[in-house]
Amino acid sequence: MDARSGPEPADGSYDDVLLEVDGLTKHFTQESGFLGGLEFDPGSFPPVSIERERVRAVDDVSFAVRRGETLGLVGESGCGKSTLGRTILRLLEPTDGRIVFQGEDLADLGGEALRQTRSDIQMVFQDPQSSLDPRMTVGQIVEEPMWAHDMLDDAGRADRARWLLERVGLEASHYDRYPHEFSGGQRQRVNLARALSVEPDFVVCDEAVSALDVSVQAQVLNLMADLQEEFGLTYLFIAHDLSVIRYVADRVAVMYLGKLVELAETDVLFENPKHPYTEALLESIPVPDPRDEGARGVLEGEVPSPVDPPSGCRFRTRCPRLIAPDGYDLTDEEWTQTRTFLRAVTRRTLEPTSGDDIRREFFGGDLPRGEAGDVLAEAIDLLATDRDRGDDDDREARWERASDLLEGAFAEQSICALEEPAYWLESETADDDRYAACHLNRE
Ligand SMILES: Nc1ncnc2c1ncn2[C@@H]1O[C@H](COP(=O)(O)OP(=O)(O)OP(=O)(O)O)[C@@H](O)[C@H]1O
Repeated sequence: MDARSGPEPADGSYDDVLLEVDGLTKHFTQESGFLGGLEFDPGSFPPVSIERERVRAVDDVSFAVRRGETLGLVGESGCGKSTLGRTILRLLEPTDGRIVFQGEDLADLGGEALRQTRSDIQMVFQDPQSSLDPRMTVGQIVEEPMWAHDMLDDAGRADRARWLLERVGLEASHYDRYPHEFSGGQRQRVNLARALSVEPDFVVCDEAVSALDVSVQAQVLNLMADLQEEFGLTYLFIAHDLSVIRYVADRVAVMYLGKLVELAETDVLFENPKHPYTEALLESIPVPDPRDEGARGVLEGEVPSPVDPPSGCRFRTRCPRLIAPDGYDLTDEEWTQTRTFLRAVTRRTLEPTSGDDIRREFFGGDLPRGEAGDVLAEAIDLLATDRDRGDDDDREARWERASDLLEGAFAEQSICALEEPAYWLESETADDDRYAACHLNRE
């Protein structure tokens, strides 16, 4: 095992790498909220300026995609998956980092070379309804990228479009029809034909089957696998649905709040996740029983704002396995209790009750001894309903104080808050390395 600044191939190179992203970063600047974003600035006229905030959608992400593989990219909504995909396609300009495709840094390419590379990388989007222009015939839609890349003559483009329609399971005669005449699954087939028209090597599929019924999803996924073989394609397959990812991906990259948190072969990742976020995602896979309540919901709370992400490990504020800070003499059981209490206070899931009840509920009656116990006693004192505090008893302020006290004494002192994790691990299978950005993997 070995810790480095970010995920790179263990031996520094993969012979079969098609695409490599290295330290890729995409930040958006946007005006902060209404009024809250106005700042008094005596040096300007009018003396008010608009504060701009930085959305850290993708932050220092590195990985390689191997020729011919399907790399799945998962994570909850808002974790930066689409932004990453769009930045790789250069639909968005990277803030920092490199994108190396077939050995060439895209930033160094200009003119014809960039145009050529643009046709080598194509994207298939989620919603076949809105990504197909209703005024264009299917033939025009499939031919459009060929036009843009000056490929073939009129007759050649028409022939190729008809041929591609058959390859994706439609008919050549559909060439003159309009998108509204097709079902969702058929429209996604048109989208695939369109992406393939310019002979790409690499296709970024962004939630390509999410809008389709499950039975249709399977058909389109099988078609994509057939096309991959036939055309020698490499896929980056973005999806929030882990069952889809398990079905299609050779390896899986997991993103959380702009960071890559785990990367491993699909079976290895599903059977033995090395990041608590991956674990939580796997445990939240909805059980396919219609009477079931759906997701089991082990992921507490929401993804924090990418404007001001947590320090260290970005998942630490939701992590059920936050590591005990150094400096306290706590047993494993005491730390588990302390962490559960910390969560209940910061999440406000604790029911207001007496100090004794809180002690009983979270600590079996006895607080840990020493400094940790003192902090816990002070926090419980702030929260307990049986304490007489006189007239200026402000419940809200006391919650805040208790929460800040616990965060400052425990969460902020954990290695999870103090250091950004990045670990390469030996895979149990084959010769493949795996990456996990969690300090539980330190030696
Ligand atoms: N143009 C933009 N300006 C400002 N913020 C943006 C912009 N585009 C995306 N974001 C923000 O960047 C973060 C990542 O968004 P992104 O769409 O990449 O996530 P995602 O994982 O693909 O989620 P989803 O599955 O919902 O699309 C989000 O917080 C989003 O609000």
